[in-house]
Amino acid sequence: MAELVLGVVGATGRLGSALLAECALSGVEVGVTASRVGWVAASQASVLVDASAPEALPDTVAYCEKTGAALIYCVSRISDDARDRLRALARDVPVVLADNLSIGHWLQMRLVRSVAELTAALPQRPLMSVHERHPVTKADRPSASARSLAAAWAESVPPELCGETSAQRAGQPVSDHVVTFDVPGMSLSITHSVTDLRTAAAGLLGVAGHVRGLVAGYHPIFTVYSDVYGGSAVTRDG
Ligand SMILES: NC(=O)C1=CN([C@@H]2O[C@H](COP(=O)(O)OP(=O)(O)OC[C@H]3O[C@@H](n4cnc5c(N)ncnc54)[C@H](O)[C@@H]3O)[C@@H](O)[C@H]2O)C=CC1
Ligand SMILES: O=C(O)C1=N[C@H](C(=O)O)C[C@H](O)C1
Repeated sequence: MAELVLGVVGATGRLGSALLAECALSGVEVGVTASRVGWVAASQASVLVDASAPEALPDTVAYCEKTGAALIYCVSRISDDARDRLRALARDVPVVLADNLSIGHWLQMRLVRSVAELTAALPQRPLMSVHERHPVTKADRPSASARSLAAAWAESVPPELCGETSAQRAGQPVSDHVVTFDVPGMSLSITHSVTDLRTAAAGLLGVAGHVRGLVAGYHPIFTVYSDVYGGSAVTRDG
């Protein structure tokens, strides 16, 4: 297979620039960059990462359709229309939906599913709530990660055990996600904090080669990390 060549839409943003820095460190070629001011293509990308904004989606989809590049879609606000477009694109190329690229999020998702499994036979199962915090600059709420955590719990418990999801806009970069399991007299919390988006960029580069070799289809980043790093993958299509 030819060398991995990455394309980054949103290259001047927080996540995009962390990705470019990580590519430079690890010697990954970046063939395409795009931002609000336009697209620059030096060579053809085999994997396009969209870390921009919902408005960029038509250009992103057009690029992948034209070149056959796999897509890693990181934008956290996905409308129903955008989801339909991504699903249509997934008929032709691999589309990875990356709600949160940090490996810590993958671990937290797995822990939520483990708690669901471990508490299945308890006389009283816990109620799980989710709290997310991002700086005031984050446009949407609740975060994509918070929605995934709540959905992972909702897969295997009745609705009355699915508590609230709360969102706070304050504090330092980058994010905190706390899941709390409550039964009367006891609570258990699992916190995932990200302080530097380099961790997200490194997570993506760790699996970009694998993504390039995936079959066309819709692949949640959770499944991609499970494929690469092991353990049983519970598939959910985000
Ligand atoms: N999956 C993950 O782990 C992460 C996801 N995100 C998500 O990624 C997205 C970007 O986040 P940030 O880097 O914080 O944003 P940012 O505001 O720092 O950067 C946005 C980038 O997108 C570009 N852009 C905006 N509209 C565009 C268009 N129509 N065409 C091409 N480029 C366009 C801007 O020029 C800029 O380069 C957000 O949806 C955020 O929630 C952010 C961090 C981690
Ligand atoms: O906008 C961000 O910053 C982030 N967004 C993602 C989300 O919505 O979950 C991932 C991470 O929380 C950073």
